[in-house]
Amino acid sequence: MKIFTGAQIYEADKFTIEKQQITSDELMERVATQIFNWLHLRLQGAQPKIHLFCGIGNNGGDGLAVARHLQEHGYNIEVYIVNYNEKRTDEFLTNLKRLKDRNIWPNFLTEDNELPQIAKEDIVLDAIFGIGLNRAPVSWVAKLMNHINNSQAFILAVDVPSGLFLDKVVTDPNAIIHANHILTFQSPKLAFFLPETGIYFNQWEILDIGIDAEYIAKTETEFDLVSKNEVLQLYLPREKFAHKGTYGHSLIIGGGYGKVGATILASKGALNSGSGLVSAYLPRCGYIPMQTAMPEVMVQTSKSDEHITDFNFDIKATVIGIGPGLGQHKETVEAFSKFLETNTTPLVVDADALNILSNNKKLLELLPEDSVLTPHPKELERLIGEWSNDFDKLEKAKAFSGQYKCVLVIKGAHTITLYKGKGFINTSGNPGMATAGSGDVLTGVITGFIAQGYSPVIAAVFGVYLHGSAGDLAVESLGYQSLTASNIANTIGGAFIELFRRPEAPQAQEQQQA
Ligand SMILES: NC(=O)C1=CN([C@@H]2O[C@H](COP(=O)(O)OP(=O)(O)OC[C@H]3O[C@@H](n4cnc5c(N)ncnc54)[C@H](OP(=O)(O)O)[C@@H]3O)[C@@H](O)[C@H]2O)[C@@H](O)CC1
Ligand SMILES: Nc1ncnc2c1ncn2[C@@H]1O[C@H](COP(=O)(O)OP(=O)(O)O)[C@@H](O)[C@H]1O
Ligand SMILES: [K+]
Repeated sequence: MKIFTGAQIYEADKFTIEKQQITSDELMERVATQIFNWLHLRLQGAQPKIHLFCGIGNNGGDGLAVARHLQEHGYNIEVYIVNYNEKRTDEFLTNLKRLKDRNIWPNFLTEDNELPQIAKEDIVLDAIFGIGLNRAPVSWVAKLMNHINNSQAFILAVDVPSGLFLDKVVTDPNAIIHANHILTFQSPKLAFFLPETGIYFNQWEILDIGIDAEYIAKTETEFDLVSKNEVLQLYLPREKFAHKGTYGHSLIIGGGYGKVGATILASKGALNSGSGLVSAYLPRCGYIPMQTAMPEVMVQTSKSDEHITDFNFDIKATVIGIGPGLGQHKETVEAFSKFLETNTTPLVVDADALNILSNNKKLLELLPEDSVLTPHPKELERLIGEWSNDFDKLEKAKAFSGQYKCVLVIKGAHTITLYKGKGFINTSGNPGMATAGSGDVLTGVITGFIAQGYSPVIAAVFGVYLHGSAGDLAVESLGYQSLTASNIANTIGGAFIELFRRPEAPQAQEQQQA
């Protein structure tokens, strides 16, 4: 799914209005009807107090239009105009007049008003600012926002939580609505997925307001959201007459004394994601553990007992996943550097292999084109340097992936894969995956996908999704705290099956009940 910028959303709006020959007011009415339906479906006429806080722009206009629908259906509403600006949009004024025509008189809030009482059983509709926010709210508005946040009422944000910028971070955590749920229009917003800006809400949902399909199809975006629908289109089916050679040979390189487990997890990731063959290259101390844990994996060892000292293996790999448990022993660094000088096999680079590259930036130039790098936040910082905020991080990361012609996978709650200036934001996964070794499994999964013939960028995007989806499935029976990297690796098969599971048709359920 495409993630539009603020400018693109306004453009989409305009395009739709012209093409569908509707007015801006009619578009707002679509929005309001959808929000009303959302609420009505859940409330079914129940009478909690609904406080609607409306700004003076079109986000406020949406709020006022929702107020009218709620009133017409007998809901218990209180409407406030947060009067932070003398300017009013036409749509705001139109909807204010419609309310007044129905004898609903909003409370005009200014700096001098007392803060309204909100009980924790109440509902708040947040329509103070939408995507038009372009500077921090003034202090009395921030105070009101803070008051709403502290009310413990359920907060439903219209389009975005008021106070959220689309392209920069919020500096005052009190000057933004902490929403329970966001109903956003047509396209999710980039700020929803970044650690510094995504913390201000629990859930988001898209309302389809009928933005013109032609505009959506023709408009290129910098970021796309990756869910099941997107990865399903990337899936390469297993062929009837295939043999193990058809699906490539993954080689996992890493491991050191006390860290052999990392390579076992990565090998499991590669095997379970479909690699035809998997080999591992380890120091000698890894031989027995690997052979015991993974009978399917072929093993060769480096000369030393405790760490890799040379890259003299006799394995014709389709792709190499390197780094898990590798360590940074001087001999390992030297051997890795020498290996890079002649290597032409595609690489997936993780963990200490990344740290070695960070300490010797010249080595980055030796990476084969389209190598996949999978840093966690600390490894990313070592690679690209410090960033001032999440938006700056994305810019720097994008420049890095362009400079070294690599696929850069920024791991996190929403892992972002960057390639040729475009970002793919993952939607699967959960906090249970913040556990030792889960990144090693991912290295294996991406390696396994490349082995099977997926291009490196698709292997990264698909692999990240599938890895997260395995975590989501496994957490259902294990819970967040007990989820381990081994569980994730063992559930990859389940995640493949889940890809093709269709949601049950509600109609069939009804028939069964009847
Ligand atoms: N296709 C869609 O997506 C549709 C979108 N719709 C809705 O429209 C919303 C966008 O509406 P909007 O452009 O009128 O902006 P909104 O956020 O209401 O802000 C109002 C104005 O406040 C101002 N301002 C900014 N910061 C400020 C500050 N700190 N303190 C004081 N003032 C400040 C700034 O004006 P300025 O003073 O800078 O000239 C700004 O214009 C969108 O989120 C969605 O809800 C739907 O109805 C239709 C379909
Ligand atoms: N809160 C979270 N939500 C979703 N996924 C997460 C979360 N925390 C971590 N992950 C995922 O778990 C993996 C952790 O990788 P990493 O930090 O390299 O672990 P390790 O080094 O122990 O293998 C990444 O794929 C990351 O995206
Ligand atoms: K809002």
